[in-house]
Amino acid sequence: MSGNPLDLSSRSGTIASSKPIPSLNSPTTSTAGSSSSTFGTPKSSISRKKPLGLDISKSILKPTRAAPGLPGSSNSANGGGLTPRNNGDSIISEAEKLREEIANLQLNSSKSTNSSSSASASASASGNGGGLSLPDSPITNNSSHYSDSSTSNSHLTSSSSRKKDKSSDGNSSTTTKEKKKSSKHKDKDGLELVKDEDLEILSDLGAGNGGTVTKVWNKKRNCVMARKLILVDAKPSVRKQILRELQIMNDCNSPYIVGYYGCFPVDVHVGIVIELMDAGSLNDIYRQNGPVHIEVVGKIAEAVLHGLIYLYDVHRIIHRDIKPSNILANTNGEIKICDFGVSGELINSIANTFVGTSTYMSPERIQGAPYTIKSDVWSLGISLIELALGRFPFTDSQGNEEFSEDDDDDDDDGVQHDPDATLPLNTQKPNLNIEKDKKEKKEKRKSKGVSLAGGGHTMSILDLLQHIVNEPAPKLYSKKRSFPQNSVVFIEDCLYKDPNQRKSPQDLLATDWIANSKVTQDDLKAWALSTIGKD
Ligand SMILES: Nc1ncnc2c1ncn2[C@@H]1O[C@H](COP(=O)(O)OP(=O)(O)OP(=O)(O)O)[C@@H](O)[C@H]1O
Repeated sequence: MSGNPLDLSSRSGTIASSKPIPSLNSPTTSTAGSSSSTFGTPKSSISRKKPLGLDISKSILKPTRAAPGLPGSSNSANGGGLTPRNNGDSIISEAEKLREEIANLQLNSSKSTNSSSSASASASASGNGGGLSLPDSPITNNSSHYSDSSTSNSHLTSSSSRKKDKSSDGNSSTTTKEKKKSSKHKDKDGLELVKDEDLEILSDLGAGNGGTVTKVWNKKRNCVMARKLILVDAKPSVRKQILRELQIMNDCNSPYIVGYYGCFPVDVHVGIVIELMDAGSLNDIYRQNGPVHIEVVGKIAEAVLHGLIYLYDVHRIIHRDIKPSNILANTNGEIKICDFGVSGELINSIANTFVGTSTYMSPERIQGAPYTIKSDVWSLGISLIELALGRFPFTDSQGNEEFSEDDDDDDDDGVQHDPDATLPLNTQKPNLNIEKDKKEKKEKRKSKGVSLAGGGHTMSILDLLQHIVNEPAPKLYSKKRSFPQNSVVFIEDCLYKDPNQRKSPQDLLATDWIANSKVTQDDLKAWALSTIGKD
């Protein structure tokens, strides 16, 4: 993501005149500690509302549409060779280059692929995939890539076929070379790399602002995986960045990062094959099951912090898009992050800045200050509150009751009861007037502006950004629930508005809440299973 995301002058904005960040020295919120040893999620306690984000998503290109200037844009998932047109030659050649380079990148991958549940277990923090050519290196210097790419990727361009012909003239030295190549194109377990044609589509997993995710069956390996299709813009600068980011994904190997198994061009999209996280994203989990148990939230924090530290220490990258939909869980009890860096360029960068992402942005990022890993810490803090409360934490700046958490509590058990205290709760009849009141309240909210979050809060994007910059940071607080003091302090440490005061990931890992957690892997497994109804 580049530039000051709040340079709104050409769009709508007055934010550039935001006040400077006030320094925040708020005292620790005092709440009574309480935790239980079971983490099964209560069923159906909050409303199923549309994912977070702002309705400007409507203006964003979806992957079913052709990218401007990209040729051969049939909407079929797998087909579509390149069909050059007479106009826009330079863009066409960029698109062609992108296809070839992605195919090249895929063929050079050496990442091991396991089944979704075991992939992460075998991962070690050391394993950078070797043998990758730099994305910017000239393809013609390595013609060997073309021979296999053209046979293994039916959708490759005609130019790659031409190059293939050049490199496989059928003499004996070529045969020896081919043998060498074919072993190079296997992963370290001797398994062939994942190709598009190995995959059979099973079901949809979800869609984000820049792409769709599908559950796929890998016919060769007999295991399930996830395939993400992202529409790409083939401008030269973006193309380079995309390839750089794909390469970083390829190089990542950490139990806290969703495994990456390959990429290939698919029509006008980039197809990325990743580890299937069978419990889904934390966004889906809390929206379907209600607030996440605070001690599980602590383990989520720990996993994300490890992931951030890995990305920074090993790859020198900052995630930039930490939010519940980018944190995934599996029924092995593992929590992993995805969409690092890639979100910056693979998806339309301006649109992405203002959809979803913006709501997790740190005050300094909103103001255009340099982005550091501490900005990810802020986004983590906001995400953790959201998981623990079961709703996005920002409310009306005045703490107006209409926006307060208790509004959401209406939905907590899904049924409104007659307030006749003489009757036991389970015999009380639903009060239809309350239902009517609720409906009216929602209508009233709708008329106030853009809905930002699951709680039905309404704030325009500019209001929200102003709020983040100018108002005190949210806290882990609920009128209905109490949270352990060490979790409240942890969140405060993530949400100092001054990044210098905010704790680093390493310091946060050493805090009491994380370091002394009693939650085991088995607890996390049980929790993850309960979220998909398998407890
Ligand atoms: N590896 C995966 N395993 C299982 N489900 C996944 C996986 N990756 C993504 N999903 C599902 O697909 C949905 C869409 O993911 P995607 O990364 O495209 O967008 P997002 O993160 O939800 O939103 P945004 O575009 O704002 O980042 C996720 O919310 C999640 O439910």
